[in-house]
Amino acid sequence: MKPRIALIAHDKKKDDMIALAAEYVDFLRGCTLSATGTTGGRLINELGLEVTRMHSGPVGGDLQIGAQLVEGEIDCVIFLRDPMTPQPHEPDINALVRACDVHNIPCATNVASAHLVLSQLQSKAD
Ligand SMILES: O=C(CO)COP(=O)(O)O
Repeated sequence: MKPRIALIAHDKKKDDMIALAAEYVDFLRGCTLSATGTTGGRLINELGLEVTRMHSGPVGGDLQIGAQLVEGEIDCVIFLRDPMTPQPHEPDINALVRACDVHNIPCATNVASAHLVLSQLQSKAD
């Protein structure tokens, strides 16, 4: 089965997400991708990836990804959080990260850990 990956980035981390996804774009084309609204829009427009877009994070997108995950529909979450900027939907962010821990789903919250997760998944797909 194709890896099912959720991609999410806070505003100041979106350029990092695009750069990260560009490095793995061939691998990601072979994955089933979902993303929060604005992140997903950029992945589609700038990299031509096929992405199921949820609502934007602050209006429930993180919760939608969390619900997919709870239903067993997500294998891995790449969530580039901005630790320096308060977010109005902090409870939703915590709920998603908690759901990853509850369901033992890998959750990379910075670029370095995202590289480890994506390179590992990519090597399994080769
Ligand atoms: O806020 C987010 C994650 O908490 C991301 O949402 P967007 O991708 O819609 O900006």
